[in-house]
Amino acid sequence: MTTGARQRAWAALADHWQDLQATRIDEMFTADPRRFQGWSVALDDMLLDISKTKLDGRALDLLADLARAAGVPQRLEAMFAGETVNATENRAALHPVLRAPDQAPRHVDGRDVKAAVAAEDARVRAFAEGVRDGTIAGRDGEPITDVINIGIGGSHLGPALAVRSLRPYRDGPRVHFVANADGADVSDTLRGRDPRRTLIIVSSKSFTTTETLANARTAWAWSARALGEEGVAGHFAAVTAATDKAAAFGIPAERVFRMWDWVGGRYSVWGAVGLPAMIALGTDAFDAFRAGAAAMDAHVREAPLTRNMPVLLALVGVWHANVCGYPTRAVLPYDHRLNRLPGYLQQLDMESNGKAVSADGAALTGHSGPIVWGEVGTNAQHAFFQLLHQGTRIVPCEFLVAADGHEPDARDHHDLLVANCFAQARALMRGRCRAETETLLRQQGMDAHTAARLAPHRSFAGDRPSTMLLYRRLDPFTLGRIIALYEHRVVIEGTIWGVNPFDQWGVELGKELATSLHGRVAAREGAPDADPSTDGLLGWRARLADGEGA
Ligand SMILES: O=P(O)(O)OC[C@H]1O[C@](O)(CO)[C@@H](O)[C@@H]1O
Repeated sequence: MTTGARQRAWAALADHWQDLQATRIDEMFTADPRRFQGWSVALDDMLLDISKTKLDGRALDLLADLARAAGVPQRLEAMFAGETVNATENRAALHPVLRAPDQAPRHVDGRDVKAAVAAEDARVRAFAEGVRDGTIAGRDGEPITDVINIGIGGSHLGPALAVRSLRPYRDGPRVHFVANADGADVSDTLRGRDPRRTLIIVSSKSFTTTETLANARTAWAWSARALGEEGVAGHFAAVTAATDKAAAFGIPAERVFRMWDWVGGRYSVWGAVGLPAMIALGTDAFDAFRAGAAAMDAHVREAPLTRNMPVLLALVGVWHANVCGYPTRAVLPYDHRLNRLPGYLQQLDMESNGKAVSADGAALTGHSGPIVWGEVGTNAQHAFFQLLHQGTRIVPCEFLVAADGHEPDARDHHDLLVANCFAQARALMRGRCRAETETLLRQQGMDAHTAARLAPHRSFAGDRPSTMLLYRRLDPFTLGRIIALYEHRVVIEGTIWGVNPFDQWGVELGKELATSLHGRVAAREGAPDADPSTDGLLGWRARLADGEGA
């Protein structure tokens, strides 16, 4: 379809929204008692329910037209085929190859990378297993009890999410994560650890990221104080695409594991970046994690657009962001061990689709990625749900919940958790009108005047959309499916918005300016050549840091 066809699809969606807006979601259930069945899609023991959104058949058809017009199926196939889908960096985006179950050839620029990937994976596995079984030990032969991953962004969030989410499956060393430039992060993590039993993994695709290198140098010095300079290298490993830089840092070649140029940082947990998770969980669990993602890969390629989980989640996202005009979306895992998921998705989603120009450089005429935020339930209920239920802005909510937990003695807890999750989605949709509230308050014994006065405060407009992802249990396979579901959702949305979801040029300017200011900050100098605010702040900072009054 042409640009004209896309514009017509957007216009038809906008018109349709005008017609649909006044219809309440709960009325759509009254009109169609089988709405739940029609508007939910299952993949084995995982169910995505989008029935509590305002999508109807026409809206879905138009959105599917839009996806086709944007070339979503072709774009996904191009990605899976190893084509250069990341044009601004002249790269493929072939993260699915890291979890592909078969030995089928996978090509990047005409080269079959499958064998190289398998060989590197074998190195990573051998290292992880060696650390776990003690054959790879500390300099004095002490087993490794603690692993510290030093990395940031995609070199941190994925393995941290996996290790945290799969806590019941951890049977290896403890794993810690250091990311922040703030020395508090590395100091707090190193304090109390035994350098003789600690392995430090420096994870950085570029091996130039300033935070990671600063933390790595601090950890190196900490290690050297206990082990001597000659003992440190045996306690370090690296994960990087810049193997020469890791070697120059001092990490022995046999402990440097390769990231691929054609896998973006935020899509990279499936390969060597997952090393800390592999050490914590073991290779079987890590294989199950990858198999879950591979199952989602097969589903996204095979299922028809309107029965396809990542496509549906993407279409709901586009509907809410562009057609309904909701600027944010909340991710609400009712699964305590998914408490890092909102942060993980912030990078995956906002670094991918927070763009103002299309893949070919033209200014976008509509909005691209929404603001993604969230927190685990039920904690979130006691923090920001007030706004979700009664605020002036509508925030589409994405709930996630397991049918069952891992705690045999906590069945009641899990029932309570599920009840809260389903109830919140229901309350958002249903609301409680003023008349109903007043009646209720009167029934509770309140006088008529007070009931009328309080009813506006205590009623709920409702008609607020949400989706629900329900899965049997948060095991490695399911976590893999969840992450791949969101990866594909982000790529599909990016394709519909016309942006390149694989680059991240928007982080560069801040990095450059930080580098140029660093010297001034350290020297307690001002920057009269910068803007007056920055110059003024540098002056204040210098005086305060030196203990002077302002
Ligand atoms: O793995 P690296 O090269 O250290 O980069 C870390 C992160 O920094 C970014 O480049 C953004 O600043 C992310 O895309 C990336 O995941």
